[in-house]
Amino acid sequence: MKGIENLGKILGLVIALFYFLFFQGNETYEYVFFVLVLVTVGIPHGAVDHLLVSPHLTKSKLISFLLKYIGIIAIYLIAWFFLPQISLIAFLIMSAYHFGQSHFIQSEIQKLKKTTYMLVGGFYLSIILWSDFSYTQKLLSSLINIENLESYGPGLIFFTFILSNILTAYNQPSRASFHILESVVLGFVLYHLPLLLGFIIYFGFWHALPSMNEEYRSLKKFLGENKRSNFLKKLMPFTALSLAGMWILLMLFYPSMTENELILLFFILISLISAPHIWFMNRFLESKKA
Ligand SMILES: CC1=C(/C=C/C(C)=C/C=C/C(C)=C/C=C/C=C(C)/C=C/C=C(C)/C=C/C2=C(C)CCCC2(C)C)C(C)(C)CCC1
Repeated sequence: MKGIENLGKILGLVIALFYFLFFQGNETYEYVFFVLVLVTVGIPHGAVDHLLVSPHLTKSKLISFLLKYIGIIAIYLIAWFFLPQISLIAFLIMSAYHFGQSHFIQSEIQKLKKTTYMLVGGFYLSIILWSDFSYTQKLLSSLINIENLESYGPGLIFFTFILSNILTAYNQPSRASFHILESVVLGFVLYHLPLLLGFIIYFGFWHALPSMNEEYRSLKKFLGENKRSNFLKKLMPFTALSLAGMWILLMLFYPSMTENELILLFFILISLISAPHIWFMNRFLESKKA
């Protein structure tokens, strides 16, 4: 299944190439791929979190898992309500760690592991957010004014690029040139894409698909004869539930919010399901390496 990961990355680059060649400035192209990648890999990659705890969950273990999962969502929701700016910063820090971690799913980092994850994820996230800074600023305007952060972008990108590559090279000398090449090529592509398209290509093909591939690999022996179709079936219930929940909430707020506010609300909803997912995924990935 390593092939599917590479295929996904090639597909991501092809979507970007088509944007540069034929669809520059076309918002429909951007939204269509945003929704497609989100629905097919983005959301589903979190939908088997319960099976990562244990592939054969008893009823009581499932209930305890659900209580923890929904409990984390509820606490984070309250935090968004009362401390929105701190919740945003927490979301960015968690995301940087989580994205960085997925670059090392199949390899081990020995020295300064968490710092390496943070710097790798921080590099890609800062490229995405600063590449189209005025739009990022607009989307966040109902929450926070980030106008005076614009000038920090180039420094942050440079700093995270250099340090993440030094740490990666120190930990994995044989893969150093691959990581440098990947960060230069992918960084260049993401920097030139509009915000939402850059985000979804990175999120879908460099994060969600490799994570899902790892989930499949570890659940494979419990999936019976038709492994792939059984895996897809297992992804369905919580994917459908999450999509339906987000859709209903967005539709409820649709009449009273602007387009940018709805996009921000969408990211807040994503942050809510991502918080427990990051926690469970971290336990799953790190316990495999221990
Ligand atoms: C199991 C379960 C479930 C499901 C789950 C799921 C399905 C999950 C998923 C998960 C996921 C799916 C995750 C994700 C993650 C993501 C992330 C981590 C992201 C990040 C992002 C960011 C960071 C952003 C940023 C930005 C932009 C881009 C623009 C605007 C501005 C801002 C800054 C916001 C439920 C709940 C039903 C129930 C219980 C159990």
